[in-house]
Amino acid sequence: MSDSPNRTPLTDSAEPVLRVRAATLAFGDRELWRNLNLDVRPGEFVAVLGSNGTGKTSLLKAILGQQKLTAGSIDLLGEPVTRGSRQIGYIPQQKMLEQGTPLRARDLVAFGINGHRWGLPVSSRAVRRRVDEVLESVGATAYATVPVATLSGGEQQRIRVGQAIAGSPRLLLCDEPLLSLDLNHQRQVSELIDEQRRATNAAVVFVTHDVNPILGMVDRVLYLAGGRFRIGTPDEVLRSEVLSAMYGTPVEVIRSRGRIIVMGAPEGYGAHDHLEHHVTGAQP
Ligand SMILES: Nc1ncnc2c1ncn2[C@@H]1O[C@H](COP(=O)(O)OP(=O)(O)OP(=O)(O)O)[C@@H](O)[C@H]1O
Repeated sequence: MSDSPNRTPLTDSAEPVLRVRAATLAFGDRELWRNLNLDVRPGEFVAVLGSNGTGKTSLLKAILGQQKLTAGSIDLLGEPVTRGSRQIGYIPQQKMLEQGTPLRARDLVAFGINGHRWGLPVSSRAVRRRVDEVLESVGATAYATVPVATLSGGEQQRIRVGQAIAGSPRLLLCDEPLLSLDLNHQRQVSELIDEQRRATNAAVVFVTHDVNPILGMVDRVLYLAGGRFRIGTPDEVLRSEVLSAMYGTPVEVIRSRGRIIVMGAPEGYGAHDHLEHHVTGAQP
């Protein structure tokens, strides 16, 4: 999966951008994951997969310093993570902005450079130039000064990517950035993230329910299921025997025309009974 001609060469010697060590997260007596170890190196693209409620977003929050671990540690560039690190670009789960919000694309991208100092003018020429550059790179120049709330979901998502990459972070955390986008926009938004990774050698941690739109970009997969996890290349992890062992029930992984389809994964495994079913591939 990492043999595309455009891939940044990864060397084992590169110091990890992100180092997760013996990390456990529990809420009350419910343990989401235990003893998780993960190093993510510069330029590496890691997909985080798993059913609803397995702790994918919580992992991103822990990396952002917003969620305290029950045990273990998370280091960013060799230092314990702290809230508000400028080294991290974060694309949160997509929410449409409320109509009436006056913020424009330019403002959101500028926040990505200046930090969220609401109300401060985008003053310096250097900031303005960088905002223009980022808007151009995410293809949002045409609607740079339109209130973001009036834009479509796909257009808003481009701007969120712009905001996340504007400060040239060393680590990009993406929480289901393709959710509710059509296939064309899924491709465009995932390519924007991948282009940034290649241009700056940023590491990417990308939470998704469907690995297919990013399969060609992914170096490794972290798969969470019912308190267990597996880490490896997509070929190592996305296999019938591996997922069956994790779920404790027969799960079939089918590869069809370059896509991965997971059949039989229990619904909302590790979470609540009522949660909707998601698979790591398209429904057949
Ligand atoms: N602060 C908290 N206190 C108690 N429980 C929490 C807290 N944060 C998250 N949880 C619970 O932990 C579980 C995992 O949540 P999380 O959002 O990390 O899952 P997820 O894998 O991202 O799910 P989804 O795929 O549905 O987005 C959920 O059941 C959630 O209710």
